[in-house]
Amino acid sequence: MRILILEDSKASRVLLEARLNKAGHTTQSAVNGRQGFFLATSRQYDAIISDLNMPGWDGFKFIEAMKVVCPRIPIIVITGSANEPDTKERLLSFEMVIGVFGKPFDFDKINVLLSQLKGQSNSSVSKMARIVATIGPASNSKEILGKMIVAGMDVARLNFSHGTHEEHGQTLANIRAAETEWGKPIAVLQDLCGPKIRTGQMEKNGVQLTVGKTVIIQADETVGTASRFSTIAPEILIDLREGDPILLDDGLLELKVTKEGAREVLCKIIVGGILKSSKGINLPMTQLSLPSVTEKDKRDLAWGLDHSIDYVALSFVRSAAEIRDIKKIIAASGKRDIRVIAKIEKPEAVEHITDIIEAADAIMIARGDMGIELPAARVPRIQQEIINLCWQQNTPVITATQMLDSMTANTIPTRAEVTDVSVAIKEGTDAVMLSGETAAGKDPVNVVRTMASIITEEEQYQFKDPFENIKDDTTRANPAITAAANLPGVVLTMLLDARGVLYQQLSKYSRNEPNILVTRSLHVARHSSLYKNLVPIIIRDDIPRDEVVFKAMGIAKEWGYLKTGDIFAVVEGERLTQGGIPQTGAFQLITVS
Ligand SMILES: Nc1ncnc2c1ncn2[C@@H]1O[C@H](COP(=O)(O)OP(=O)(O)OP(=O)(O)O)[C@@H](O)[C@H]1O
Ligand SMILES: CC(=O)C(=O)O
Repeated sequence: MRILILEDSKASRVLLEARLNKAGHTTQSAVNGRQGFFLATSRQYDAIISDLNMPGWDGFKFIEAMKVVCPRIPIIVITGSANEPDTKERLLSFEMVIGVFGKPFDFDKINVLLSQLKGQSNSSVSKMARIVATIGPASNSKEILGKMIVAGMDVARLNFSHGTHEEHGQTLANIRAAETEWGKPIAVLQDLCGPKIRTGQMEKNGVQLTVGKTVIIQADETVGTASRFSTIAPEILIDLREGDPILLDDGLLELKVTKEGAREVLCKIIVGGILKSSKGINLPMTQLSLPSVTEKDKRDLAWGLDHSIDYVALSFVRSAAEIRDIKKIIAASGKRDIRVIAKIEKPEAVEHITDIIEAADAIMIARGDMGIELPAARVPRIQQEIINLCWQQNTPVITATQMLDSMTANTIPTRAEVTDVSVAIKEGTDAVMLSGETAAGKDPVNVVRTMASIITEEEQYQFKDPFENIKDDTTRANPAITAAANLPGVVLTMLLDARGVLYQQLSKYSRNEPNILVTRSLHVARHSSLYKNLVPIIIRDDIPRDEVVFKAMGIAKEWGYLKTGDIFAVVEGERLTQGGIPQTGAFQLITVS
């Protein structure tokens, strides 16, 4: 059997390894819970033997984390506290714990227990591509957020189309608490609703719109019925022209304007169904005069600037100028370095995509509204083209919407959804996004775990660089980074990025393996959570450069990214060396000892 041992005492570890190997098992060892978790989730084991009292993550924290990602892996605990009834009872309350033994251990008893186990094929869950999860009522508690982080969430999205500032403030505090508890930097993405037009309040749980009948959309706020309803953006009414189509609830229902009017518009129901409160209204044929950053967006952004937000996403972007405008507002506030994500969902955005990617810090392919604003059949091709362009311009890209939609209600995804996620990974997306599945679904942790397992599976086969055949201009890159990326025999690059200016390039050129970003800044570490192949290590100590490298190497080794004998490249950008030489870039090769 393949057995993972977690034990901080060297003497016990060596003894256990020797006995297990002699009995025909293969073993691997970790010295604490966190290292054990990295190993357990990146390789396949049939069973785990763990100590309880270890530095950093102890046995309980390790078991709790494993319960989230591999709830069926058998764990045997060996502890000096085996005779304390509370401890034993607590351990055995975990279904995965199949035995608790005291120290010194009786190996024969352990071996009997092992011989009763069937060989497992627990799927590993270490992944590179990032998971953005929308947080809502189903997922905003600290406990669920912690489990989602353990299961593989990297970025938490707060959708400002819903909820109050107070609610988002509470959710943010919970995200930050869970982030600290599990020791993984999490980027928080504030999604501004932009000129998203929605229905107003509807009576009961929605109203039935029947094909062929007429319905009025009115400017004055009202509780909607089957014959008239209002919208949160009454200013659209003057833009509507006779014959314009109106799509409701992500295109599920359709109306057609039959009589124009500034205060009310008469429509014929073309496709009927139930219409609920706050559902999206899309007007693909109407020239709208709404501004792309609304007054609500400005108030929401002001809130973001006062809170620990890392990315702000702008909806319904039409041109690069809108991105530059919002960047100006952020810079003028002098408050924090929030990065701007352009959501691509309008035909105008697709048309100006190169300029928008140039202006934005990241891109979201917002397939929900895109599939209404444009023919849905064009979405897959647009998705692939945007992913390619983003790679060319060093910009991380999120593929969003309906990826595991059926899991909002079900415990397993459809095969088509599994394929959708793996295609996006194959195409080279940095991140995949969950919306209602995690905001309002029945089991957000299970959804994140499922998405992580699909990513891991696909990444095992990704030997081929999806961008291999795209022409690229390397003259704008730091030569130290491109050189390190092309060195044979080097397992990864470690970037010392004091000013946080080179990691985008590192992400671009070393696409197929995780690379280490060494930074002093938690903020940079959180930003890097959107790049699929960067692993941030925060080192704040004022120690000489070589000691920084040594310390980072130790951590990378503990986390399973490096092992003894591996060669890795350390890369630096521009700086003045201690000898006063203005250095453009440098790299150094180190063999892990
Ligand atoms: N902060 C929140 N408070 C309450 N409900 C929320 C919150 N965030 C999301 N939800 C619920 O989860 C559902 C799905 O979330 P999602 O972010 O996909 O919103 P959406 O309105 O469907 O889409 P869009 O991205 O176009 O705004 C929402 O329709 C809403 O019911
Ligand atoms: C994410 C989003 O807003 C969309 O897909 O429309």
